[in-house]
Amino acid sequence: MAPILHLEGVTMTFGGLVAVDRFDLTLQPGELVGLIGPNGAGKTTVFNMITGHYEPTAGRILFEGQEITGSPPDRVTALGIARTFQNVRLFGGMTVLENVLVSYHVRLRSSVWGAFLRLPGYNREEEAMREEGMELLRQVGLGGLAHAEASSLPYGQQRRLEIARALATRPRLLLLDEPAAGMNPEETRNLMAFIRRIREQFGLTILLIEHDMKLVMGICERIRVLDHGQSIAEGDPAAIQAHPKVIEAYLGEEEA
Ligand SMILES: Nc1ncnc2c1ncn2[C@@H]1O[C@H](COP(=O)(O)OP(=O)(O)OP(=O)(O)O)[C@@H](O)[C@H]1O
Repeated sequence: MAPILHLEGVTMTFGGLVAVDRFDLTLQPGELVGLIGPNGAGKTTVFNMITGHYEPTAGRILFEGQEITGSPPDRVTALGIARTFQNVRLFGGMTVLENVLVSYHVRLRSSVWGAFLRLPGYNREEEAMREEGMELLRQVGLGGLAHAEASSLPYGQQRRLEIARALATRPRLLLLDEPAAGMNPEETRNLMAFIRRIREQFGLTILLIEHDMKLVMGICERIRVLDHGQSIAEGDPAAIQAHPKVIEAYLGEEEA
């Protein structure tokens, strides 16, 4: 099968610091892969390069065979890659549905003038988007909360809404940056089931960064480990847990 994502020798330097060093990674369609490593290892930088937030210093990134190295974030989103961020980034004062609709507006064809003049075409598209947004919310279990203010949602639901917003752009590849951060054990368990479910439901390939080892080991089929910008190990959960370099990297972090 042709890979959905292919990173080749991807490097990012900030001044004298090599944050990510000649990183290679290939994802097959439908895979659920974890990217782990101690603080500052370079994980989020890898995401930022894939999504076009950072332009790699060297190397190539291909999505579905097409080179996207250095493409701006909106183009990367339009091609089919969506992400969530480490910290919750919702419009707290807006409703749950409105938060999702913001993502749809990226796709809306009618011009800003159409919206301003309230042309019939704009209203039809707006209505279709609202219906699609409601359907998406139902699919992710937030249908009953569509008109609640986003900031009033419990934390676990807010994170779920962020994922829903990413899904609204109809991605084929979803990048999740620490989706379980700040969650209690029950929320984390729900999240694990949720991630598995949306992968099936939406036909996604998922790459996730996570410090919660229970989550990573529980749902990822394959795990890649970064340390100081270097790729130090890859394997299934059992192999990674027993890998001497991985144990050393995490012990080093505890001592620091
Ligand atoms: N925009 C930037 N400018 C300068 N240095 C940066 C920038 N972004 C990241 N870095 C540095 O690159 C290194 C890797 O950071 P990155 O955030 O990718 O690590 P991480 O593995 O995601 O860490 P964490 O688990 O703590 O989120 C760090 O030393 C960080 O300080």
